[in-house]
Amino acid sequence: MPRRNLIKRNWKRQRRSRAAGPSYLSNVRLSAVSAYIEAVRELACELLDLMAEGLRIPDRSVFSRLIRDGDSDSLVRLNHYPPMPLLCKDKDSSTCNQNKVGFGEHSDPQILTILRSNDVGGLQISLHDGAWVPVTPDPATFCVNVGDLLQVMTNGRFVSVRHKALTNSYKSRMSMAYFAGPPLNARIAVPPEMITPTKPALYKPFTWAEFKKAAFALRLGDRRLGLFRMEGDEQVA
Ligand SMILES: O=C(O)CCC(=O)C(=O)O
Ligand SMILES: [Fe+2]
Repeated sequence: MPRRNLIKRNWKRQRRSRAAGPSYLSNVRLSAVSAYIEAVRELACELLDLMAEGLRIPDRSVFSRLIRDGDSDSLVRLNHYPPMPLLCKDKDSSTCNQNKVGFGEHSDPQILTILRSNDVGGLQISLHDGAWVPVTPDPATFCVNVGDLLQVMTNGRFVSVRHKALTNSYKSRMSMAYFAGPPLNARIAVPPEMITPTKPALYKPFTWAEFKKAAFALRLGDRRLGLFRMEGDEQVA
């Protein structure tokens, strides 16, 4: 479109929004948020279908069905981490020059998280040996976290990732997370195809409401899955 027409069109749009007042603008913002949520939900469902296929589960929508359900308990969280300067009174202190924790160590309790951030780093994930690895920030990329429920439903084949977010000493960090969750009354259990004599079910079935209640009674960093391990299975998560 020629630049002149584009300017005219934008000017017309601005004039219309001014005339329509703040409710026009808030409706535009609201529909942008709804469109974003719909898009990331679709992405989460596609990823879950591919995971089910990769695990050779005949019903490939076994996981995504829980998110497509009209009663799905999914949510979006916006995080803002204001800059936190590195204040160092004692230059020899071991905590000197360390970025402050903005969001403490935890795993996401739902099925899958679709996370994005601005171009300021801070997200770190924990490897099996406990080492923390920074995730390179890229506003054009999604970071996908396996949640606790997916660990249960894949009988431990996919492991919910422990992560935390550090603040930056001079830049503001923003992140936006879509947590794909099932309906509150959904029964969370491993599909029968994934249970074999050598790999029996690791977790007792439970509802998402029961899991949420248990999670809220614990602290952010506590490992909640240990509460649902099969009897006699002494491992913590
Ligand atoms: O800000 C981030 O990158 C992580 C946020 C997060 O882990 C969460 O909201 O659960
Ligand atoms: Fe998280």
